[in-house]
Amino acid sequence: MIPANKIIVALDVSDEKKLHDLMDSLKGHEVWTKIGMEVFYALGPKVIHEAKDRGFKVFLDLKLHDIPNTVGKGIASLCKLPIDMVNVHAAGGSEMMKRAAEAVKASGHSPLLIAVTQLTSTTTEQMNREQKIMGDVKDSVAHFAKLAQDSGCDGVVSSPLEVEAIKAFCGKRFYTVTPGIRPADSAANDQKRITTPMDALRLGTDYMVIGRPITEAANPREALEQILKGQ
Ligand SMILES: O=C(O)c1cc(=O)[nH]c(=O)n1[C@@H]1O[C@H](COP(=O)(O)O)[C@@H](O)[C@H]1O
Repeated sequence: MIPANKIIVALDVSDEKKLHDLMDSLKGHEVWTKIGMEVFYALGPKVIHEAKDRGFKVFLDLKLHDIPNTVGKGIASLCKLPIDMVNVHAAGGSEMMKRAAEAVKASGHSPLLIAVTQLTSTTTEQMNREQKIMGDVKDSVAHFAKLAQDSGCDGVVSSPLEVEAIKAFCGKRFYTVTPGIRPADSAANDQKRITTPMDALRLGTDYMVIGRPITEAANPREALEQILKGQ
């Protein structure tokens, strides 16, 4: 069994009716919802209120990555919305993350500030070749996690495969938020560093982000309930 409050459902749609149908199909379960670029850019901030009105906690996933001043002020604006979690890219650097953390603190309602380490669509080989970061992706994730922690973030996004390394490096109370979750019979799509929901739980993740295996299922509620049962 997987506790529902560990699951964040990524509502990656741009059609308003589809969004409302999805939210309604999840109602009654204590899952979080994730508002990402696709839905936020298409429909705007009102979708956050719509998720909150239905009783869901909201992770606003816009992955800010810019100069420190722009990110600090951007986060300050986002913190006016009733969000429970927000994120930036750790690759933006320590000064940028510090400005984001200061903005969260100054907002008064303090959503969790989470930094993306290496996207779950990135392999070690790709990271070596394209980013010119040598070594294993797990080491880069652990490095960015420590940088994020030292800069005032509450946790990081990684794949479940790096959770143990992050907890060893940053301590158990530093949050891990893990996409790259695929039930055994699901297509990987563009995700590369993946585990099943049960393996993510065993590896000690705090929150698992799941999108298409639920949102593209013929019956999203049933798909969620299968995952909750550990199937
Ligand atoms: O920050 C994220 O949420 C994120 C980071 C990452 O490294 N990988 C990743 O997949 N995500 C998000 O998690 C969700 C995963 O969706 P599915 O691949 O459909 O399960 C998407 O909304 C991604 O934008």
